[in-house]
Amino acid sequence: MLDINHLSFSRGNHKLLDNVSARLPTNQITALIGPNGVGKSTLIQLLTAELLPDSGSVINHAKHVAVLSQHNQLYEPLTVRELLQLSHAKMDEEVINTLQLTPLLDQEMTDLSGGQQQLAWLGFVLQQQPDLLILDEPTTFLDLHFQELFLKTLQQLQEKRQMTVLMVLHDLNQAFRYSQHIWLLRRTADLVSEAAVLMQNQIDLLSEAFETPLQLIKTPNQTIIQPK
Ligand SMILES: Nc1ncnc2c1ncn2[C@@H]1O[C@H](COP(=O)(O)OP(=O)(O)OP(=O)(O)O)[C@@H](O)[C@H]1O
Repeated sequence: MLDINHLSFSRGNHKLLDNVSARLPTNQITALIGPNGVGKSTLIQLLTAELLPDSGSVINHAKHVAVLSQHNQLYEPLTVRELLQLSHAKMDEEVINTLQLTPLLDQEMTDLSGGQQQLAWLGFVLQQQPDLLILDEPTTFLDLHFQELFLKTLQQLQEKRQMTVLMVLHDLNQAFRYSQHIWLLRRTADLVSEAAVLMQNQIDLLSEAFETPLQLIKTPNQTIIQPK
């Protein structure tokens, strides 16, 4: 679906990516994680051809790529229905029902809470029926309720529709819970690609990458990552 081959990119004399190669797992959710300023958004811009690499290439076999960022701007007042119809005239009932948008369809976007607006924007990109969906910190401004709702509904629709999803997340527990695969971008300008299975060797890797001692806490139902 998407291959990165020997990609290098610098901003000024700051090397963000140094000869990075990786294959994005098809029909799975991959979480892109890494410390602030390491180059996650830059990598997304390289994947979507908003930026050109210094060397190397991105081979994108997707038929339809949709991108959602943390801040999405409207250039004219629109209701939720109008926003959804902008992306595709035929309303996708499954998307609308899963995202619980039905009661909001005739409301102005500007009258909605931040969490409701972000769900409407998720509807906007899903209406385009992408086979590759890229999300850059989509839950950053949402409270816990909307973060969980957003990620759960995204996961449900990804499973049903077999989309390939790459999303930048800052919350490591959410990254491991809602993805099958992890891409860790490090300050050494390389990318570590791993299955999202929490194990001690991953915690050591993450502690080093985030320059924060982390530990695994096992509860009867789940394993979580916490600072030591
Ligand atoms: N348009 C730009 N022009 C010059 N430098 C930039 C630009 N955008 C980002 N940078 C720099 O590139 C580096 C990587 O930024 P980027 O936004 O890709 O990191 P990030 O991992 O997404 O960060 P965060 O987690 O804080 O969102 C940073 O040092 C940033 O200051």
